[in-house]
Amino acid sequence: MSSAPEWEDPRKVLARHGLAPKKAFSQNFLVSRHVVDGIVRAIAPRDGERVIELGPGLGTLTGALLGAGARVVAIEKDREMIAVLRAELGSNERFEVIEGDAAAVDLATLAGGERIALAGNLPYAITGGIVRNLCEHAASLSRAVIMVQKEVRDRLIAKPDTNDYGALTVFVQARFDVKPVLKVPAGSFHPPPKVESAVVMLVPRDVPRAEETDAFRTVVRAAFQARRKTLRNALGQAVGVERAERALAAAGIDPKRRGETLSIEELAKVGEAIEAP
Ligand SMILES: C[S@@+](CC[C@H](N)C(=O)[O-])C[C@H]1O[C@@H](n2cnc3c(N)ncnc32)[C@H](O)[C@@H]1O
Repeated sequence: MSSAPEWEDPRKVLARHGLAPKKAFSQNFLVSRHVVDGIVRAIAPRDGERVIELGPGLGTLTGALLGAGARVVAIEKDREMIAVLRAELGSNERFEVIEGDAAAVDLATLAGGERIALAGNLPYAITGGIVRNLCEHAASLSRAVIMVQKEVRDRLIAKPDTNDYGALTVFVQARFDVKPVLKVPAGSFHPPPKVESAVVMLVPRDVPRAEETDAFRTVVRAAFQARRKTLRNALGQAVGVERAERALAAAGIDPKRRGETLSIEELAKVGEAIEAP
């Protein structure tokens, strides 16, 4: 990995183009070199490796990724940002920007049969859509390093039987190993958001801890929708008490346990038992 390029304060780039951050696109630009370097170190692109960047904005992280040797394909929704990116980075043949919605972009097509690296610092309002997109395309990814709200980081890395452990934890950890990378204080952005942030890295597992079948989804939703209920009651409400009792017995799970105490593998076993004829 070669070293990051010279650093220009993103506020200067904004001023040069006569722009201001737009609330409609939740534009909070990274102004901390320490954080940008931390994201690049986590991605650690090989020379010439393709990295998909979601929401590049003014191109601060993009420039650092390019400086580290990556080829960057960036997906940005705001046309004014796209114009800035083309003006600032367009002469770099390793850089390409595509107008699009990061939550809907088809990562498998972009990956073109390879496993690609991904980086993203996007509006927190669409974190759910982004994470769903990453889960659906886990097989097309080698690793993803994303900025999320601190509370979402806590949910992504949570362990069973804790307040943060929930459906999001289970669906993501079923497909990915999740590693915390950096804590990011609000002052690292311009303008500073009202929340604290964190960078996490998602590395797809060779073998998922659970297959995302309809039955698995039903069990997970039931388990966490009524966290204080016993599994017998929570699952009984979703699929009928008799079927729930039968499935829990077949999976060897005590029906008096609460859903939030189950590991991903145990939730998967219940899902399989529910599907069994
Ligand atoms: C929080 S800013 C971060 C910008 C840049 N990555 C940085 O760290 O400075 C989010 C960026 O995502 C863009 N954006 C917002 N919604 C988007 C979407 N649905 N798809 C792609 N880009 C989006 C915004 O225009 C903005 O450039």
